[in-house]
Amino acid sequence: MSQADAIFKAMCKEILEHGASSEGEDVRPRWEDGSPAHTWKRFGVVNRYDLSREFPILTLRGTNFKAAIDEILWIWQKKSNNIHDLNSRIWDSWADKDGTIGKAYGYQLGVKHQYKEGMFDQVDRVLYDLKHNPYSRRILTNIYNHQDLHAMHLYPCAYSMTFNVTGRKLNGLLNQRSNDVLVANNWNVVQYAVLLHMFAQVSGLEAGELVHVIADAHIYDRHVPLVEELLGREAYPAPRFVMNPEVKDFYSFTVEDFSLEDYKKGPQLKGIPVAV
Ligand SMILES: Nc1nc(=O)c2c([nH]1)NC[C@@H]1CN(c3ccc(C(=O)N[C@@H](CCC(=O)O)C(=O)O)cc3)CN21
Ligand SMILES: O=c1ccn([C@H]2C[C@H](O)[C@@H](COP(=O)(O)O)O2)c(=O)[nH]1
Repeated sequence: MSQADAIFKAMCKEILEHGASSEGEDVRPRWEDGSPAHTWKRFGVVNRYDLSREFPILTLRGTNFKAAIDEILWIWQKKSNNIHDLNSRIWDSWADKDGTIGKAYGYQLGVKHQYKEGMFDQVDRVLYDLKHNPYSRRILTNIYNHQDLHAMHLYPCAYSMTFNVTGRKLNGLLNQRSNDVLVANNWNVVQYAVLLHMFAQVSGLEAGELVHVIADAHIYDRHVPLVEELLGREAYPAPRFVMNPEVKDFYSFTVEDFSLEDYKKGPQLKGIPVAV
């Protein structure tokens, strides 16, 4: 069983056995038929993945590795908020007629700020600090910008990433306020694991630990039978993660620079409903 499977199973059991239901409360998200999308949730979940040991992808069912990388590059490298720059349909329900999701995610990472050394956006500031001052304890991004929340179609969920170097290893701490455990938990973990690998390689470091801090880790009511099915499944060893070692500039990575070897996984769950 991969490290990611073990963590995922333990978290789901914890939510289903000891979580709280939102039934009877006023909730925002809706199912396609208009009914409220209630959840079982656990507050304050912390998961640690040792990336130097193995790549944290689920084998109970497949996570779409390429689509997840495409979205993380859309946010962190293209710094785009327009679904026309994205190769999947996962943001379609939140886009306006021009295809934008408002001043969220990529938009925030592209905003330039004044620092002592000049103007940088948050991504370039991280790359600069990892190069010039890797032992700094001030290397982090934060896209939960209250000034612009009114102009975001969905408030950022994974909103802050802290980078911290120990020896030659680059560790990361992802802060997430809300996580749809079935649809996007492993999706987000895979994305930030790949991001950490990319930042490590272009900074002459190795990927260390990814710590995922989730405020509200929830399973939607209509996902409960699907999660129960996953909990009963067999898991496999983690695949091998391969990244093109030639790429030394963060902005040169493409989805084709990444692959997984021997990714053995359970069958895909068909038609998982996504609450909007
Ligand atoms: N309720 C909810 N859950 C989410 O996870 C979520 C939102 N809303 N709103 C915005 C984004 C969109 N996200 C999504 C939405 C769908 C998939 C999804 O269906 N993933 C499929 C593969 C998709 C593909 O192949 O194109 C998967 O199997 O992982 C992933 C992330 C994450 N976010
Ligand atoms: O990267 C993402 C983006 C979104 N989500 C999930 C978490 C929630 O289920 C919804 C957002 O609804 P809120 O009411 O704004 O919390 O989207 C995710 O897990 N990962």
